[in-house]
This record gives sequence, structure tokens and C-alpha cells, in this order.
Amino acid sequence: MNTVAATARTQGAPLSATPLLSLDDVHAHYGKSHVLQGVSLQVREGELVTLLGRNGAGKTTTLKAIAGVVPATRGQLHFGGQPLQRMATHQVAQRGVCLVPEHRGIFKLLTVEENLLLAQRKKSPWQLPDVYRIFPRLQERRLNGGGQLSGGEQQMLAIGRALMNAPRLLMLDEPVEGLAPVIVEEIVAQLKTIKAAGVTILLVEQNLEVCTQLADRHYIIEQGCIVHEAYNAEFLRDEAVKDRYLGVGLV
Ligand SMILES: Nc1ncnc2c1ncn2[C@@H]1O[C@H](COP(=O)(O)OP(=O)(O)OP(=O)(O)O)[C@@H](O)[C@H]1O
Repeated sequence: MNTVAATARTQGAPLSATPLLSLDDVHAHYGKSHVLQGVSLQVREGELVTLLGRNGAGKTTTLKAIAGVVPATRGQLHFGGQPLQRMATHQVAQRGVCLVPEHRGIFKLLTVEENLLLAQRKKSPWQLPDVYRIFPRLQERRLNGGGQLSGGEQQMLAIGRALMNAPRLLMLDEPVEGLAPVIVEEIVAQLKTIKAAGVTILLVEQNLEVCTQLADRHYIIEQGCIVHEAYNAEFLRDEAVKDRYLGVGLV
């Protein structure tokens, strides 16, 4: 039994609950390069799960395979019990899978508010006032162009846009990379609020302190395969795992 299953049993967690997202032996290629070599993971409704690993391990490619940007060449992907493979990106998005990519993908020539309204879905539980409540900086800068924002503000706008799109699963690729510590703290607090509102989150992030402040569970990927999974409390104690797979200790 793996560590997560064992802990879940002792905690009495409902192992039979159908996960919101499930990947089973997923492979993906870039041309002849076999990048994902059998990724299996699950994310349950309301969880915040991280995907950790060294540079080039396959984290971004896993997110892209889920979003339908990179085709899965083998294996099964299910979301809400429905198969995702061979679906176009827009069909995956319509089901509520929302990827905030590393480059953020905001419109630099549109204002903050225009960026948000463009992403709005009529039935989204997240309307402008909700997004502004979480990100007061965006409200302050609502008439500024996307290109005039700082890196942190652009990241907040990218997450705000994703919320307006009514995500059932929010996937974030390195949301705090390159940001000043004070802004990182702000974004961590905002992500805690979004998680508390019930949004399921799959997070790729190199900053382990951020990951362990937010996550319920972690997966570690190495050379396109999941090599370890653990609940947060167990992961925090396990210096050997952090050294072995990530080459870092928590400060
Ligand atoms: N468009 C592409 N074409 C060819 N190879 C790619 C492409 N994108 C990524 N790769 C390669 O696929 C492998 C996995 O890349 P991926 O971006 O998924 O890794 P990662 O774990 O997210 O790492 P990083 O933290 O450096 O972004 C790497 O060897 C990378 O060089």
C-alpha cells in the first residue's frame, strides 16, 4: 500500500470516493522525445494537490496533457468521471478545467477589468466583485492596462481570469516564480481563500515553502513518472524524500 493510501486508511478517508481528476498511466511525446512515461495521479474534489519535481521532470507537460494542449499518447485521463483524452482544449475548458500557464496569458493592451470580463462565464459563481474582494489590488488597478501591471499583479489577474471562467479544477503553473517574498505571501493568502471557497487546485510550484503552506497532498514526478506521493504532514517530516527527489531542504 502506498503512503497516501495507508494514511488515508488510518484517517478513515473515503478511498472509494470518485476523484474529480484521475490520470492512469499517461504518456506524452514531443516528437520522438518520450516525456511522460506513465503518470498516474488523482485529485479529489476540494483538494489542493501539488506536482513537484526537478526542472524538466514533466510537470508542465502533465498540466498540458490534462488541459488537452499536449495529446496523451497512451493511458487514461478522467475528469468528473468522463474521459478527457482526444478532447480539444476548448472542450476540456468547457468542462471546467482551467490552466493558468507560467506565462500568464493576459491581454496586455486591455485593461484589468476588460481582461476579467472577457473571461466571464454567465453562470460562474465568481463575478467581478468576488474577484475584487480576493484581489483588492486588481480593483485599485481596474482601469490600468494589463501590460502596466507588476509581475505579481499580472499573476493575480491571471488567477482572477481563471476564476471568472468558473473552474472546477484550477491548475497553476509556477504562480509565484520570480516574485518578491511580500507578494508571494499575498498570493499564498489569496490561494488559501480560493481553496476555502471549495475550488479544487492542482499546483506546480518550485517554492516548497509555498507548497507546504497550501497543500493537502503532494506528488513527485521524475523523468515523466510519479515516484512518490504523500500527505503534507508526512512530506514535511521527510527530509530524505526532499533531498532525494528535489535536492532541497525546507528553510
Ligand atoms: N515544446 C517542447 N518541445 C520539445 N521538448 C519539450 C517541449 N516542452 C518541454 N520539452 C521537454 O520536455 C521535458 C519536460 O518538460 P516540462 O516543461 O514538462 O518540465 P517541467 O518539469 O515543467 O520543468 P520546468 O520546471 O523546467 O518547466 C523537458 O526535457 C523539456 O525540455
